[in-house]
Amino acid sequence: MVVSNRVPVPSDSGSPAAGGLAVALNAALQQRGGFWFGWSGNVSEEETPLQVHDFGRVSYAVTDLSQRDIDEYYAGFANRALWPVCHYRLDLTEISANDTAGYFRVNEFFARRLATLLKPDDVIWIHDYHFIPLAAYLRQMGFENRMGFFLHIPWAPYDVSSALPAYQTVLSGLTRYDVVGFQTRRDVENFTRCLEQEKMARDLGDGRWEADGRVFKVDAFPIGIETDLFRQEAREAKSNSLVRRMRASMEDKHLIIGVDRLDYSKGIRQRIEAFACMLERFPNMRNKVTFLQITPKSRSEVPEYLKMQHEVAEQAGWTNGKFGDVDWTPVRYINKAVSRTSLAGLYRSARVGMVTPLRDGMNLVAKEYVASQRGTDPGVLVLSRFAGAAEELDSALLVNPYDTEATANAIVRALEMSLEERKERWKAMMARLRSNTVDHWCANFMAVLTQEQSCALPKGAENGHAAPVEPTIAREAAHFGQPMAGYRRN
Ligand SMILES: O=P(O)(O)OC[C@H]1O[C@H](O[C@H]2O[C@H](CO)[C@@H](O)[C@H](O)[C@H]2O)[C@H](O)[C@@H](O)[C@@H]1O
Ligand SMILES: O=c1ccn([C@@H]2O[C@H](COP(=O)(O)OP(=O)(O)O)[C@@H](O)[C@H]2O)c(=O)[nH]1
Repeated sequence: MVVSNRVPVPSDSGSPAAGGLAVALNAALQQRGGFWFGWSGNVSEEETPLQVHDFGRVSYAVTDLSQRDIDEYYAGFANRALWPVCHYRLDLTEISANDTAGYFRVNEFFARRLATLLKPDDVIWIHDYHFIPLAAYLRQMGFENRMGFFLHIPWAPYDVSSALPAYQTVLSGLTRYDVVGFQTRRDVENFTRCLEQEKMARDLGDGRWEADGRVFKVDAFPIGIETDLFRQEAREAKSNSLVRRMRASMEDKHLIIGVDRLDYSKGIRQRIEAFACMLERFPNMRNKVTFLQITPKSRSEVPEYLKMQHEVAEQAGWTNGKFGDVDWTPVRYINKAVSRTSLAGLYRSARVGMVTPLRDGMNLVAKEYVASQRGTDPGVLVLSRFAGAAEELDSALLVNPYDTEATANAIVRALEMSLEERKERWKAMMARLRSNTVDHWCANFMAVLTQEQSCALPKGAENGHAAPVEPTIAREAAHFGQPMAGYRRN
C-alpha cells in the first residue's frame, strides 16, 4: 500500500507527470503491483466516495479534498512551512496557526479513509512531507501494520528545522514508523541530530532508534531512475517531432539545457544569471550557445512561487535583451511541461546539462540527463553540490549555485572539455546509475521495511512488559489552530 499526496492516475490525456515522486513511484509500482492511495488533485466540497481506478498491476484509490483543506494542508502548511524549512529557507517560511491545524486535520482525514482499505498484513509505504503524521493517526486507531516513511526532500539541520511550527509533533510523528528513509547521508545526520537534541529517541546503533518502546530504523535510500529504459527512450527520440524541430533550429550552436518545475529551490534565476555572466566574461561564446530552460509552472497558488515566477521571467528577458541579436536568442524560456520521451531526446542533444538547485532532495533530472547521453560523445553535467544527487554523481562538474562567477566558469569548462574527460566522467556516473536504479531503491526500502528484526523491542521490553505507548497525536494536534483574534489574516 503506497500513500502519497500526488497520485498520477493514468489518463487518456497522457499529460506528463512533472514531479520526481510521481515519475519514480509509478515506475517502481507498475513493476511490482500494489495499491496507491492519495489525493485525486480535485476539489469537492462534499465528502465523496473513494474513487478506485485499476491500471495494469496497480489500483489507484484517490479522494477529493475541499478548497479549505487544499489551502491549509497543501498550499499552506506543506508548501509554505514544511517545504521552505526543509529547503533551508526560513526567509520564505509562512507560519499560520490555521494552516498548521489544517495539516493535522487533513492527515487525520486521510488516515480514516485509508483505514477502510487496510488489511492486517498490508505493508504501508508513506511518502513525503505532506503525510508525516499519518502513521501516528493510524497507530492511534490500532493499526500495527508495518509502516515505512520516505522523505523525498531534504531534512534541514536542527537550528533550521526546529524553527518549524509544530516541530516537536512533526518530529515525534516520524518515530511512529518502522522505517524512516531519507535521500542522503546528510539528511540522516541532520534528522538523527534532531532526535538527540530533543531527547526524543535513544540510539541503539546500526541505524536503529527507540522511542516510547517502539524501535525504528533510520537510513538513506537514494532514489534512482529507470536507467536503461530512459537510455532507450533517448536513443529512439530522434524521430520525435519536438526533438527534431529543436535540433533543426539549433544550426551549429551548442545546446545547454535546464529542466525544472518553477520552484525557488531549483535556483533558476541564479542559473540564468550565471549564463549571462558567462556571456559577459567570454564574448567568444556569444552566438555559439543557446540555453533552453524548460520550466512547467508549479504551486502558483503559493505567493512565494508567484513572486519568483516574475523574477525568473525578468532575468530571462533581461539576458536576451542585453546579449541577443536578430538571429540569436540566448535564452529560450518555456513554461510548459514536456513529455518524458521528448525530454530524453532533448537531454541527448545538449552538450551541457545545468542542474543547479539551491537545495534539492535528490533531483531526478540530473540522473536522466546522464542516462540519456551517447557513450561515444557524452555531454557534461554541471551539478549543484546542494542537490542530493551530488552525493552519488560526484564526477559531475560540481558547483556552488550561489557563486555566479564560478558557475559561469563551470559552463565554459563544460563547453570546452575534451572528449576523453567527458567520457571518463560520464562512465563513472553511469556506473552509479546502473547500480542504483529506481527498482533497487524500491527493493532496498521494502527489504528493510519487511525485515522482522528492525522493529523488535529493545532488550528487557519483550514479553509485553513495556508495550509501546501511543502518544496521542490528536491531543498534541489540538493545540494548533487557535489563532489570536485580530492578530493576522487567515
Ligand atoms: O506535487 P507537487 O506539489 O506538484 O510537486 C512535485 C513533487 O516535488 C517534490 O519532488 C521531490 O521528489 C523527487 C523524487 O524523489 C526528488 O528528486 C526531488 O528532489 C524532490 O523535490 C516533492 O517532494 C513531491 O512530493 C512532489 O510531488
Ligand atoms: O516538463 C517536464 C519537466 C519535468 N518532468 C519530469 O519531472 C521530474 C522532476 O523530478 P526532480 O526530481 O528533478 O524534481 P521535482 O520536481 O520532483 O522536485 C523528472 O522526472 C522530469 O523528467 C517532466 O516529465 N516534464
